[in-house]
Amino acid sequence: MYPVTTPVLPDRSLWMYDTTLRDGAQREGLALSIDDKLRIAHQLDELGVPFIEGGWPGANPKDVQFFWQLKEEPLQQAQMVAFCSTRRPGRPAAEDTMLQPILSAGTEWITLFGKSWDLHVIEGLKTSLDENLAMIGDTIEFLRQQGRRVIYDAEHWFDGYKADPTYALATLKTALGAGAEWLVLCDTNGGALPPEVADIVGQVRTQLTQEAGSPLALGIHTHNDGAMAVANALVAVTAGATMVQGTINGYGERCGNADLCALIPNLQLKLGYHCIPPQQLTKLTETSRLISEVVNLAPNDHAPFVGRSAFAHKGGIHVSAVERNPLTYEHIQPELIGNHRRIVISDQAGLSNVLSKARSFGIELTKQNPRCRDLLDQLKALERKGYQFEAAEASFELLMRQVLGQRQYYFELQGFQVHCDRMPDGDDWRSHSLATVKVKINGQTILEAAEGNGPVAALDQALRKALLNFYPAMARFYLSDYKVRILDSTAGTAAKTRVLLESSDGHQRWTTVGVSTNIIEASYQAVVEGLEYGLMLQETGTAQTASP
Ligand SMILES: CC(=O)SCCNC(=O)CCNC(=O)[C@H](O)C(C)(C)COP(=O)(O)OP(=O)(O)OC[C@H]1O[C@@H](n2cnc3c(N)ncnc32)[C@H](O)[C@@H]1OP(=O)(O)O
Ligand SMILES: CC(=O)C(=O)O
Repeated sequence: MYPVTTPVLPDRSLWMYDTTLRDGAQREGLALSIDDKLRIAHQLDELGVPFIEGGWPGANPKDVQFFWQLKEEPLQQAQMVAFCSTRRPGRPAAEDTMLQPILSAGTEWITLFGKSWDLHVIEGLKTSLDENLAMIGDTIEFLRQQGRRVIYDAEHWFDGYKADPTYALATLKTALGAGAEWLVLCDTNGGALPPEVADIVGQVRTQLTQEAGSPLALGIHTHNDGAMAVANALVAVTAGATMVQGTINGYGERCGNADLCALIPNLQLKLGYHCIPPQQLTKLTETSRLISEVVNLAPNDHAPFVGRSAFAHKGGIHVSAVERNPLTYEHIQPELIGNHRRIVISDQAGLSNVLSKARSFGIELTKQNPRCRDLLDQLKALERKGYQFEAAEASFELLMRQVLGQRQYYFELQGFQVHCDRMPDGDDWRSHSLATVKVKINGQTILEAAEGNGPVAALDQALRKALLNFYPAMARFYLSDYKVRILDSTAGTAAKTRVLLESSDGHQRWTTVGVSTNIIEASYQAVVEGLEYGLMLQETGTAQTASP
């Protein structure tokens, strides 16, 4: 059904170059330990990225040690690359203390960045334009003499070329003449636009190829300050670049780098380039999520291709069409990159969403069944009151079973009381809660009480105590997350509260919702449905709504 498959055309091979461990680590809020770096390097290696930039040995002790430790656990296929700058002005490369640790890192490939923009040479480096050319040439020659292969990153290439094309080209010619094997054009400030990137890459290719008399190995490295990093990298490729530098999830200095999780599928699935082995492409989503976990940043649910919502359909019109042919609202088949389709339930839903969800709960329904329309009407009425079922699918499954007459009630609550105290405790205050519940189970009435450091914890404990003898499996249930949202904050203390509660049995998680002007009542609804759903899970094995 999807027109795009995975064409593998060897003559359209690109060299993907990941700099998550170097430029990615320059993102504010991201800090990597050596173990984190090793884990990420091995994941990228498994993904099939041929070049991985590991860091700048010498800039900090961690990067020195990372390269040492990597020797103990080498990569399977990728080349690990060390990164550094050209020598400092006015001293020979062999005497530059920054270059020794680069050699000690022991990589075959070294990426060297140098200045292309006269403004940077004069104001940043505070040296002459000629000395900058000498710094580029000498450093590359020195590294070549040490038997290393060099990728030359032309920092601020596009700004430099626009300011003084002759000088900018002279820096590239110097790098090429000194033995650099790749010339990577960098949009360091991230402000370039696709038409100019395409134009300039094309000009460089034509001019330097004529000069060199042989095809050029050009690369592209883009930043996202103008939200153009991926687009700029794509047009550079169509203009002749064959190395593409970027990072997983677009991590990087300021607004980030070109996101490989978007670039790779665009290049491979849409434009027919070969970036990584096609079978590895299915690891892309897993790689994105694993790396966001390692770096301890919440994954971007709305990230193109790999985000949780990238193939989530909420509008009823969309779901109806996608169920007939996914091509109607999906630009690629999600499984190609290891993601999957999701159907979201909310007041934007139509019967198609309900039928799809029912199927995922193991319930076969048709649009002709009048209870479907009842269910949809109830869903919309409850959402109007503030319930949010897209984030509480366990509650939706219970509602569906209730409307269909299939809901099992494991207990009947006959009432609860919660008592909260705030008492002096030395120089401080101590809060304390006590809950009592009365429930009817199998004809027996049970009264139980429990204490907690808050009213919801006390209520939850009291309910569990009452139910445990009848349902021992409950001992494994616990609350794994509790979120409260005030729905109409302008109503002050009379505002409605929505509680979303995540429960777990240690293997699976499920989410329930409660809404009330009383936060304890809202929490109670979510707690009861959480327990009830957990009991249903124990009986039926698994339910689709619960996620591992
Ligand atoms: C575009 C990029 O992302 S490039 C990578 C940027 N990444 C980083 O900066 C992270 C790692 N950096 C560091 O740990 C430190 O900045 C170091 C170790 C490199 C240098 O630290 P310091 O010696 O204390 O210098 P400081 O950071 O203050 O200034 C940078 C120096 O590098 C010089 N420099 C900048 N670019 C280049 C270059 N391409 N070639 C040579 N020298 C350069 C600057 O002129 C400045 O020199 P100065 O100290 O003589 O004034
Ligand atoms: C080299 C690099 O990171 C840049 O120019 O952005």
